[in-house]
Amino acid sequence: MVSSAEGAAAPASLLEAVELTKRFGALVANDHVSLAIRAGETHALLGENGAGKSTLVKMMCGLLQPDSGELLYEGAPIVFPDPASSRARGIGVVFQHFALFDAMTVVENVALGLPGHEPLSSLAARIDDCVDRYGLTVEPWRRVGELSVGERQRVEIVRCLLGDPRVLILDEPTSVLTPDESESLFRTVDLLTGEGRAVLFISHKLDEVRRLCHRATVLRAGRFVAEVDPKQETAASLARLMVGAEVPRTPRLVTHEIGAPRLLVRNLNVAGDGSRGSALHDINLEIRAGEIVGIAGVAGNGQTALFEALSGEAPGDPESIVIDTVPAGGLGPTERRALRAGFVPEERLGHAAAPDMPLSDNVLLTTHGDGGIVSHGVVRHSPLKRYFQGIVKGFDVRFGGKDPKARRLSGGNLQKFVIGREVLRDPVLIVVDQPTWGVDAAAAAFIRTTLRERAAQGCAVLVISQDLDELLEFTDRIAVMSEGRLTPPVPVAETSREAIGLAMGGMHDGDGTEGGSHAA
Ligand SMILES: Nc1ncnc2c1ncn2[C@@H]1O[C@H](COP(=O)(O)OP(=O)(O)OP(=O)(O)O)[C@@H](O)[C@H]1O
Repeated sequence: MVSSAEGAAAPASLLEAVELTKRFGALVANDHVSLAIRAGETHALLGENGAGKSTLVKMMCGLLQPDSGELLYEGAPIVFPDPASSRARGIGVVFQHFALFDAMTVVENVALGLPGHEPLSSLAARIDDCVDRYGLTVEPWRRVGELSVGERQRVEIVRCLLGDPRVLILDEPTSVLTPDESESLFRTVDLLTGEGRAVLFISHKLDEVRRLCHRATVLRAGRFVAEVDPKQETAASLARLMVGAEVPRTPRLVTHEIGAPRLLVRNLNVAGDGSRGSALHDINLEIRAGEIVGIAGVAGNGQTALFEALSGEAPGDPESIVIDTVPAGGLGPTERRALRAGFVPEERLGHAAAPDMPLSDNVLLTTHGDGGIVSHGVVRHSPLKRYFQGIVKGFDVRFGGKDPKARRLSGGNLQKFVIGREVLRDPVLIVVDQPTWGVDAAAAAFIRTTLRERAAQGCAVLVISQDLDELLEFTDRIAVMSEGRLTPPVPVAETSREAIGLAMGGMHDGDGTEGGSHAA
């Protein structure tokens, strides 16, 4: 690994935050926070969900103005009145939530973020060059609406790199990447720092921070806690700094009764319309009460189509999906929810939650059909408030104000909110796509434990995740999705990373044959 910051005298700071403070009403999101990013180094910014990391980054790129404190660029005070001015000085940011237009192609989206009117064909050639150089897979002429979240993130990264940044800020870049994709991103980051650029790297994955980063700044509840050399720390000691206490681990699997099938998928076929990645070919799956089944696979292999078929966003043959003995394949999402099914899509802002609606209205989006909260078309405010408070307290959702818009929540807190909203409906089946994307270690452990508890109470849980460690840690059986086909789920104890990796590439362990789909 290139580590240009090691062994040399400390290089000068490229970009420095000095005592930055930012308040949102009564909430102090950043309280006199300082941080210096040096040329040639990868600097980690760590902290629990809501610790203030994104707020700090937004002030460093002109998206937010600090209430007090200042920024220094190459040692001299600077004010970025807007993101364009920071971009012009070579500061590129890739945020957790992407700013891409679905209806436009990759190259059109990239063109929007660049000054001037470069012809699309020449820009597409530059994208190809950048992709080759940094090992990121991005196809310039694909429509963004067709891309998985991981692919969209790579588009954002390429868009930044084309601006030739001196400082690249990556806000949780690996949360939606597979291990291989993360490795190739790390090589990109090493290349960039080797060229004398600086990278600010926000991540909840402490092992990768220890491997990749030269220094780490830790925030807790909006305050600077420490600056450390992550290579001298353990993941546990970093987590302790972030939380201020020991971080709980997910309990091992508890044994419990496996009951009747809650979800049956029979010969599910979905034609590829070119907008949802792979088509689905003859998917068969059974999940019983008390079971957690994981679906591993590289994004873009049909997971989105499967989620939409299961949730009712793309209804099809009634007999292809059975929820608790009821043929449900032809039903829409609300009717499936009436069968006590719950769904958590991958993209929390825009799909799971409406960004500009207050949280309490976002509660209604999935609970309005449940009775209790809405009766005869009228919202009953006391039950709604109780339900809302139940999510906030039960899932430790932290935010400023009483009932903010969803977009005002930090990424991890919004994830806890959408999970809590579904779990508290007491579902018999819950389908979760990327359950812990962007949540800190403690919250991730809490979410996995909660899903295990649901299973122990008789719920069938289906988890779609690109995080193989997560699936190996807390599911009972794992299936693999590849090119729209699903392998039969196998018990976790009877599989291995290698076997799953082979199946992700469309092969079965040992036999070298194409992966097909089989009845579970
Ligand atoms: N525009 C805003 N209005 C009101 N509150 C806000 C706003 N932006 C952020 N906050 C609040 O400031 C706090 C810090 O949020 P921030 O997004 O900086 O956290 P974070 O460390 O990036 O968290 P995560 O790891 O979950 O992304 C949170 O409590 C959040 O709800």
